[in-house]
Amino acid sequence: MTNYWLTRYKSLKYAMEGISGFFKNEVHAKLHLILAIITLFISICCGLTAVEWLFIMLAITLVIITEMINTCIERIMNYINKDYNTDIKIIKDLSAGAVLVAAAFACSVASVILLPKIWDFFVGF
Ligand SMILES: Nc1ncnc2c1ncn2[C@@H]1O[C@H](COP(=O)(O)OP(=O)(O)OP(=O)(O)O)[C@@H](O)[C@H]1O
Repeated sequence: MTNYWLTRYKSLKYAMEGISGFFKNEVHAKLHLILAIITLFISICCGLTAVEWLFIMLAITLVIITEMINTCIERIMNYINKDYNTDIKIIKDLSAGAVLVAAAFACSVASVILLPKIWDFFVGF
């Protein structure tokens, strides 16, 4: 393997370690993963169109990415300063707010795409 491809392989390996560590060690990550799996299962059962799939995948990806960045920011802040600091409060709250915005988007997507199909399924019986 050339030096270039070895470096690329190592970068990919470290990124995968970051992702697996995130889902293993972070409580919120596990919750998001369980909700994502449930959403994907319901989506498969409902039979979505390509555009609907794109929105569902976008919503899941946004929540997971924002939670990963939020976790990074929390860790950096805890590393920098463990004592109470008003700037750290603003930074952590903003970062948590980003996850909330992504989660609200995910709920809207699920309500628009999945709820009518689930409703039709039960009313159809
Ligand atoms: N050093 C600090 N200075 C000021 N406020 C802080 C500080 N650390 C935490 N906070 C406040 O407490 C809240 C919770 O912080 P914390 O770091 O425990 O995150 P969390 O949302 O509980 O995430 P997790 O459960 O993953 O640790 C922050 O959003 C912030 O409002």
